[in-house]
Amino acid sequence: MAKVGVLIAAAGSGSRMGKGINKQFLKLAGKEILYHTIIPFLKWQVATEIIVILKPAEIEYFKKNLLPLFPENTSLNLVAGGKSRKESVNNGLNSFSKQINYVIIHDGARPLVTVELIDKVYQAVQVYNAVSCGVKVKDTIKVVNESFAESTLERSQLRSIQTPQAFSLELIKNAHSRCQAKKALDDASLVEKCGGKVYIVEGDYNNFKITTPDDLKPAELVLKERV
Ligand SMILES: Nc1ccn([C@@H]2O[C@H](COP(=O)(O)OP(=O)(O)OP(=O)(O)O)[C@@H](O)[C@H]2O)c(=O)n1
Ligand SMILES: C[C@](O)(CO)[C@H](O)COP(=O)(O)O
Repeated sequence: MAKVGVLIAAAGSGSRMGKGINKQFLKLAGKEILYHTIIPFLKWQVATEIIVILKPAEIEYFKKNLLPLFPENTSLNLVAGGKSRKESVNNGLNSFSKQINYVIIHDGARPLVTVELIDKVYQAVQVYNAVSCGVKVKDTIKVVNESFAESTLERSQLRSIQTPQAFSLELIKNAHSRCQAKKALDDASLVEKCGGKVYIVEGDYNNFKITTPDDLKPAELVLKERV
C-alpha cells in the first residue's frame, strides 16, 4: 500500500495582505487560517506524515496557539522554511521519511480546500505521478503592454492553478534539485521545466488563495456556510 505525506507551506510573509503579520495567523470564523487549512488533511485520514513549513520565528507561536486546537492525537512535524516558496517546500521534501511514496503539497494560505479535492488529487497522482488542480478561467484574458491590449489568449486552454498538487516523492525531489529557478511559482512548474507531464484535475472555485484583504470576507462566508 502506497504511503502518502502532506506538506503545508506556511512560511510566507503575506506582504500583499499588508497586515504586518503572517496572513496565515489571521483569524477566519474565530480560528487561524492555518488551522482551517490543516483540518481537512486530518479529516482525510490517509496521510501518514504531515509536515507544516513555518518561519523559524513562528514555530513557537504555532506550538503555543494552534497546536492545542487540534485533536489530542494529532502529529504534525514542524519544519523551518526558507526565503522563497521553493526553498520552503524543498526543506519539507527533505524531511519526509524514506517510506513515503507520494507527497501532497498545499499552500497554508488556501484554507478552503476540501477532503474531496484532496482525495481527487491523490487518486490521480497514483496514475499520473504529477498532478495539479486548476479551474477553468471565466474571464477573457489579455496580454497588456503599457496599458494597451497586445493579444487575447485562447480561454479554453487556460486554467487558474491551485494547490493541492501531488507528486511521487522521488519525482518532485528530483525536479527541485535539477531546477534552480528561484521564481518558480508552484511545484508543478518545476516538473514541467524538467520535461515532465503534469495532469490537471478540476479544482474548486472556492479553493482560492488568501492573498489580499479582499479575500477575507468571501473566505469567511464559505467557512460559515460549511458549518
Ligand atoms: N518563503 C515562503 C514563501 C511562501 N510560502 C508559502 O507559499 C504559499 C503561497 O504563497 P503566497 O500566497 O505568495 O504567500 P506569501 O509569500 O505569504 O504572500 P506574499 O507574496 O503576498 O508576500 C503561502 O501559503 C506561503 O506561506 C512559504 O512557505 N515560504
Ligand atoms: C502555488 C500557487 O498557489 C498556485 O496558484 C501559487 O502560485 C503560489 O502563490 P503566488 O501568489 O503565485 O506566490
